[in-house]
Amino acid sequence: MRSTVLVVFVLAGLLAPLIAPYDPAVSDLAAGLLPPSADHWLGTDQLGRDQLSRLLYGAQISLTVTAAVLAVSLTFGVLVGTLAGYFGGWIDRVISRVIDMAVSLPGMLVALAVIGVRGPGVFNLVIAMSLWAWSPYARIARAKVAAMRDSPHLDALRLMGAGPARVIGRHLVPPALGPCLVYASTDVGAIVLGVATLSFLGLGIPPPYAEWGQMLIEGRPFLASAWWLAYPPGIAITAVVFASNLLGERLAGGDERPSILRWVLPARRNRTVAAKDDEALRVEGLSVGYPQRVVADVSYEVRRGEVLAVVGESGSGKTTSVLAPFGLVDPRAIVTGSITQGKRVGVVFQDNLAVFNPLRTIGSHVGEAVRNARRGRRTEELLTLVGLPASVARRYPHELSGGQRQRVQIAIAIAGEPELLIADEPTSALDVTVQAQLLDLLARLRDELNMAMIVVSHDLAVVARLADTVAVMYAGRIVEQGPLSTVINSPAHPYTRGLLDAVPRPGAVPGTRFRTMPGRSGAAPDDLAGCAFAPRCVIAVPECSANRPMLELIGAGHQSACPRKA
Ligand SMILES: Nc1ncnc2c1ncn2[C@@H]1O[C@H](COP(=O)(O)OP(=O)(O)OP(=O)(O)O)[C@@H](O)[C@H]1O
Repeated sequence: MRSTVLVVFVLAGLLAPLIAPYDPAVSDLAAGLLPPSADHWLGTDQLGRDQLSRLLYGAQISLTVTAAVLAVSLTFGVLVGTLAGYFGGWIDRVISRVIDMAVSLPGMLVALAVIGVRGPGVFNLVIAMSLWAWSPYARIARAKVAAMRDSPHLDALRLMGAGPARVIGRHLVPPALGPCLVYASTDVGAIVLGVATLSFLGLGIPPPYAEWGQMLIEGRPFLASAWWLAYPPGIAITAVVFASNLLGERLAGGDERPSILRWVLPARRNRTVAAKDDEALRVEGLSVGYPQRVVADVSYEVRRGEVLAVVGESGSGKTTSVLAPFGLVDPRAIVTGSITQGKRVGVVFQDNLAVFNPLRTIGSHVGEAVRNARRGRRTEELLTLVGLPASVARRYPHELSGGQRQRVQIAIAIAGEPELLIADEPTSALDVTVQAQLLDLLARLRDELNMAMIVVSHDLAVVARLADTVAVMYAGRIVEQGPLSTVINSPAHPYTRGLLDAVPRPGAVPGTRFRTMPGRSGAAPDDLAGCAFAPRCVIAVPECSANRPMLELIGAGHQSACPRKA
């Protein structure tokens, strides 16, 4: 709907000369102030000019000015913001102060001052509006680039000899452009309204051009006698402003990516098909690269009513493996593989205040999820389902404990009655008792809602409470996979055994020492020709470093990638 209004606006603007029934500037005093009829669908004005034609040409003017303002402010803003974010230090401090000042100045005042000095006219209008509009783009681009500046990925590029121009142009501007384009979709409305307001004040596009703001002011004296003069441009402005705001909100919520991003950002080359029966997700041969691979040839599946635990050390690729099938990874990622999935998926992240908007109550967060889901559940019902009192709805995120916030995240995630719930380290930041309560809650919801669930954790003992099957990851690959009890009781891969020995196990003799694994984690899947775990493995033989062992079936549903059998 929101896109439709904007598409109509753009088409009207582009095609005005072809579809307008009359010349918008030609007067016919004998046909003045005619009401809408078959000849003049929107009537005529006091000079006998066809209102529909004027409205269509008005769209053309608004579109041209808006496109020009967006082009100037986006280019300038992204450039300035990227430079500040990339260079940091005093350059960043100076530019940031200028951006802060520009953001805090009332835009209309800036535009009025510029037009006051330079006089009205299309060119001056574009300059005035661009001076008003550039600063948010600079701020967004600066924040995005500053966050990426010190990433290991960029360090690696610099080490490989990439100069600042290449790093900025190829690796920083495209990701900064994404959120800026989302913001631009909201800005369309603001600019159309700004141009109309300035024209309304007699400072925008001068007559006889049929600009919407100009049409409004011309129609105002006739509001009582000839409503068709002021209403159509008024409705057109309102519709474009609303549609642009709604589209911006939707894009910011991640429902859709602006189509231009599909050219700017690398394509995802995965194949997604709908799941059958109780299969919630099946992933085959998933690889993710930036472009060097961080996840290689990963396959797993999970059915409704079943919990799959993905475990492994930090950096082993767990999160990437479970979120990449849904596009929830860095947009630069190149994702390949075959994915069979259900329609509805909910995600719960590690407890982090950043997941919530600090200025909105818990009730408004859950309420938004309820509205988006359109499945008839109510906020209080969801809060009760996750074991929270309804009064929590009036509280703000910082007023809740970590465990309570995780329950709220779960309530939001299940609002859409997902077929699959992904929980990424849902209890890592919490103490042991709260951890256990949350895992019990997840287990209960899995049964009550018959969901499939994937729980990501670095701690095998934690997920043992809830999982049916386990996939153990090391250096971007699954090294062992199978039913929970088999993997825990008779681990086949030395890495799984190492993970189990590093934590207390029920039934262990008091005084048993935990064993740590020698060496460091953090290898990537293609670093070594052989087994990535070999350098740390106590039972490795030279053969292990020469050839990479494949996952092989060693029991009922039990696979291991170690021929040595730990
Ligand atoms: N945007 C990115 N650019 C480059 N490399 C990335 C990017 N995102 C993730 N990686 C790399 O991918 C690898 C796997 O990361 P991932 O977050 O999936 O691991 P993980 O096992 O979930 O770790 P953790 O438990 O710390 O979250 C890591 O080595 C990480 O550095």
